[in-house]
Amino acid sequence: MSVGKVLLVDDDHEICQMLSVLLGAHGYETVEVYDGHTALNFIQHNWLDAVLVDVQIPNMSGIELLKQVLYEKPDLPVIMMTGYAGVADAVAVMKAGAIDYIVKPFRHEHVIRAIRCALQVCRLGCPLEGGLQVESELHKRMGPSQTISHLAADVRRVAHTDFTVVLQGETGTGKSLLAKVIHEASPRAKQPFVVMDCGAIPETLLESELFGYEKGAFTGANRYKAGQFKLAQQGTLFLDEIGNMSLAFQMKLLCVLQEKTILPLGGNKRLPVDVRLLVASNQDLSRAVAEGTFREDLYYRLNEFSIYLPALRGRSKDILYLAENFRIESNKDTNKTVSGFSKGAENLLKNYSWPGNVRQLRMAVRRAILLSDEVITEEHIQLHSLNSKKGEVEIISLSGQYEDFSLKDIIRKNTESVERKVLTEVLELTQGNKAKAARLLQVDYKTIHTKLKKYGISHPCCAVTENKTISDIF
Ligand SMILES: Nc1ncnc2c1ncn2[C@@H]1O[C@H](COP(=O)(O)OP(=O)(O)OP(=O)(O)O)[C@@H](O)[C@H]1O
Repeated sequence: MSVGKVLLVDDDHEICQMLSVLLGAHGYETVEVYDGHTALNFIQHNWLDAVLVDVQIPNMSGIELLKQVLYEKPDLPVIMMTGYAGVADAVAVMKAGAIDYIVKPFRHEHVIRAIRCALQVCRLGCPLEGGLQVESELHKRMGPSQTISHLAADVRRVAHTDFTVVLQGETGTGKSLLAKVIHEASPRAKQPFVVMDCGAIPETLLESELFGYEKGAFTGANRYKAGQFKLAQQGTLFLDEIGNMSLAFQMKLLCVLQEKTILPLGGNKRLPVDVRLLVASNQDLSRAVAEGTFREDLYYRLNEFSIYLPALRGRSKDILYLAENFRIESNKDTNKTVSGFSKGAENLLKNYSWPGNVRQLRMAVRRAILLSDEVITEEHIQLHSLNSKKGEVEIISLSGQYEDFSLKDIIRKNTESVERKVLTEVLELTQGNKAKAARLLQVDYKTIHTKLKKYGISHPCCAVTENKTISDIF
């Protein structure tokens, strides 16, 4: 993980390269640009920790760029580079709002000191355990928008505590990713981070998975097996899809949380556990409590702090930022050199409702990379079965949200081929997680299972869970 991301702006390519090598050696990530307009565009659409700008750059002066940056991003520290002959510039740049300046030719230690100080000044007020700068890290991973800054403020507030946190938000908004960031920013950062998807594990296996089992606990248990609580000892346990647990199992979890001990299956001695718990759900847990499917006492025990992850729709800056990241990632994965998005494609991405959120955006960009050779245009972005096209089911127009329509409605309105298409798409969205797919379509697990079998639909990830025997899972 880099210690900070710095934009270098100078039309002298050699200086940029030298700075990249120098800063890279001190753990910084750098991006080089050679003129004012490109720099401004980059700053508007990306998260950065600092900018290093020469006073003389093509198509606008360094000071003009500085002023624009201060207007757009007042908290972003800008360090100016001036020549010997232009020491008078130094006074001007400081007056204009630069956080520091360095004079060319510069000594390496001066550059590093200036960057370090700039970052410290701007990060003051948010010191974190574990060395992770939450705000910077979240912007880097989730996008440059104000919404992410608010999210970072919540994470900063709770990360250093041992509070249990409930992460709620639509599917694919990044709840798992956020759980990892909370762990990384906590005093437990160097201890294990263990993830358990309660939606992917059959209820009958939950107990042994979470609490472990003793040798001889059941046929085939020929050795002791530690559960996820034990594996997360002194670290963090992230329980995804907590709303999926039966009421009976919720009671067992409540006991563990109250007593801070676990009882492995077949064991007769409770073992102490020291684990920080994070849980996630894409259902509204308070509604589940009202409906009687989630225990109220467990809800209050878990809900020491809650964070709501915003949906992707409407966050146009984040959409384009993430799409760009996924373009770079997919280019690498496929050995392609697709250079960017056309204006039309950008508009399509910004205006789509993204019911599957970041997960869906990532898949759409990956597909587009496969279909495109130079630039991604609207034609390459396939939102087909989730979008309304002539003759196809208008899933989005039904409500704009996956959760709000049921498979029954779709069946009534459409043919079997549409049903097949919807199932394939939802299974892809949930990365083969059938329990999640069932919830999204508001049908029970058995129905999904039967339908998938009927249409012969499978997903690579399904095969893994499907073919698992008890001993595989253990
Ligand atoms: N900020 C992000 N950057 C890169 N990929 C992301 C980001 N957020 C989400 N993803 C992608 O979307 C997928 C879903 O993310 P994640 O599992 O964190 O979401 P979630 O809210 O927990 O979803 P669910 O409720 O369906 O479990 C991930 O596999 C990842 O590929």
